[in-house]
Amino acid sequence: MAAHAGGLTAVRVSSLERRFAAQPVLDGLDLELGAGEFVALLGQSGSGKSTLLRALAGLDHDVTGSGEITTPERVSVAFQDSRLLPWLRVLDNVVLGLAGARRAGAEALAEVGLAGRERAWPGELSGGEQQRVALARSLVAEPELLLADEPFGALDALTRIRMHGLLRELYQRHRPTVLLVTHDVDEAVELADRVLVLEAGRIAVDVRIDLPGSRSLRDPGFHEYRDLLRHALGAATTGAKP
Ligand SMILES: Nc1ncnc2c1ncn2[C@@H]1O[C@H](COP(=O)(O)OP(=O)(O)OP(=O)(O)O)[C@@H](O)[C@H]1O
Repeated sequence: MAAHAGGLTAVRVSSLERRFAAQPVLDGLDLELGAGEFVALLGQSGSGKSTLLRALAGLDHDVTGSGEITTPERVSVAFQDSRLLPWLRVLDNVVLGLAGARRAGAEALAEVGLAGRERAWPGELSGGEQQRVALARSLVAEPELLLADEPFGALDALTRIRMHGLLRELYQRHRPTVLLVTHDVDEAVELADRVLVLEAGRIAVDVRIDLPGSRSLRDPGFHEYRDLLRHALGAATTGAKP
């Protein structure tokens, strides 16, 4: 596995194992994420991406392995569905469980472009707006590690593009370590500085994306990474070597 680009390590996982009904889903997985890295995780459906994320979030107590899972203290998780509580107003959703954070909550809402919507009910917001509230909620705790499980998967193409810009902007401002699970190779290449492919229970591919900050599909380098990763994913389906 390629080493991360120097600096401090935010996440360290060694020999992680997770079985469901005796079937290994994570099978001796090793992983290191550098502090402040933006990393995307690709893999076939059912390859164990969400399982890995849940383990890192401390939501799965049945993972085993010879090593440890080390993560920073402040970890936030964002899911595909925004998981807002419909009976709480937007600002109350953002600061849920965080005493004395109303001002920070309002600032986080302003950061995601929702100033003035603090008192709205989640049901009054569009899907993209709900997902922005969820992002504000993830950020208000000032996470050192942001785990995102296909946060844009349910959004239309245009909203998704806008959310990419927003996430990248928020990342540059706050610099958490990010692990973004996605099915979308283009999303991975556009957003991440490093892309991993999960296959057969381990990180099978680990690629550093050496492209400028503002990335475009028109850039030939973009296509090279896209082809490489698509090939790696295709090989994971057929069992062929990339
Ligand atoms: N609680 C569970 N009980 C039984 N099997 C499970 C459970 N959670 C996950 N699995 C199995 O583990 C495998 C990996 O699931 P996981 O959700 O991690 O995959 P994924 O890569 O995130 O998939 P997708 O891209 O489709 O969301 C699947 O075969 C799934 O059926």
